[in-house]
Amino acid sequence: MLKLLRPAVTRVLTPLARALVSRGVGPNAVTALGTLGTVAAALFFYPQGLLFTGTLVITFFVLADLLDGVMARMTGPGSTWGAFLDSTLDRVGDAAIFSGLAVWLALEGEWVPAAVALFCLVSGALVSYVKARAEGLGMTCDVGLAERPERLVVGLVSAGLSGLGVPYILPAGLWLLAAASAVTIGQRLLHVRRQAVALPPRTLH
Ligand SMILES: CCCCCCCC/C=C\CCCCCCCC(=O)OC[C@H](COP(=O)(O)OP(=O)(O)OC[C@H]1O[C@@H](n2ccc(N)nc2=O)[C@H](O)[C@@H]1O)OC(=O)CCCCCCC/C=C\CCCCCCCC
Ligand SMILES: O=P([O-])([O-])O[C@@H]1[C@@H](O)[C@H](O)[C@@H](O)[C@H](O)[C@@H]1O
Ligand SMILES: [Mg+2]
Ligand SMILES: [Mg+2]
Repeated sequence: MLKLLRPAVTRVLTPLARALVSRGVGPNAVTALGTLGTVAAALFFYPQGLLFTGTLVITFFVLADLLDGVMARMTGPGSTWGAFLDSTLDRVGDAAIFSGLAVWLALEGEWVPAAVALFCLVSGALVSYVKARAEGLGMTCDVGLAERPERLVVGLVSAGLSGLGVPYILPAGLWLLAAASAVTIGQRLLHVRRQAVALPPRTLH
């Protein structure tokens, strides 16, 4: 759903992307720096309970994931290594965000929300894995309620609001995300199954 915003976000980020490219900065550097910043911020601020500051800093760095694609499209057709690096490092950033939240919740003795945060981490990774495996087998899997932008928006907004003192918002956001991720896994499995049953049998090696 949020991917509908991609053209608008691309327009906003284009001047920044052009400035970076003209200074010799490549998309892979932005991908790596965005992940480094996300991981450092999530593991530094969240476990201390600095949820609002952490969310602002993470949001800044996570937007690099949009910027790297704009830069790649600007500089050519995009590279296979860049596409691989982008998807792989996204998993690292997501893991840091949800484990940072889980550590904070566990330190507060909020064991159930901490477990839900870990479920969000694992189910989010599984959502992406199903798509990557389907694409590796020559199918498509561009469907689902909670794709990465939705997962990040729900996770970051609920963490940010919790940091501002809104009660119950973080557990509520995590439960919502856990349910939406589970539904998305189901939607993707069905989508892949429909394509897979129509394909000829695979030769096994
Ligand atoms: C000056 C900065 C201004 C910034 C303005 C922007 C404001 C936008 C704010 C929020 C937007 C939220 C909506 C986001 C819509 C996203 C649409 C979308 O589909 O995004 C997908 C992205 C990136 O996905 P991906 O990495 O797959 O795509 P790319 O475009 O990068 O392209 C990949 C291809 O490019 C090639 N390539 C890439 C890299 C590379 N090195 N080499 C390459 O060759 C290759 O071919 C690739 O295949 O989405 C994301 O996942 C990022 C989502 C960002 C979500 C932001 C969440 C923030 C939300 C809330 C925070 C609230 C904080 C405050 C809380 C307090 C509460 C009051
Ligand atoms: O599968 P999903 O996690 O919702 O979303 C995916 C991203 O997380 C991944 O990093 C990107 O490279 C894929 O193209 C896809 O958009
Ligand atoms: Mg990207
Ligand atoms: Mg990405």
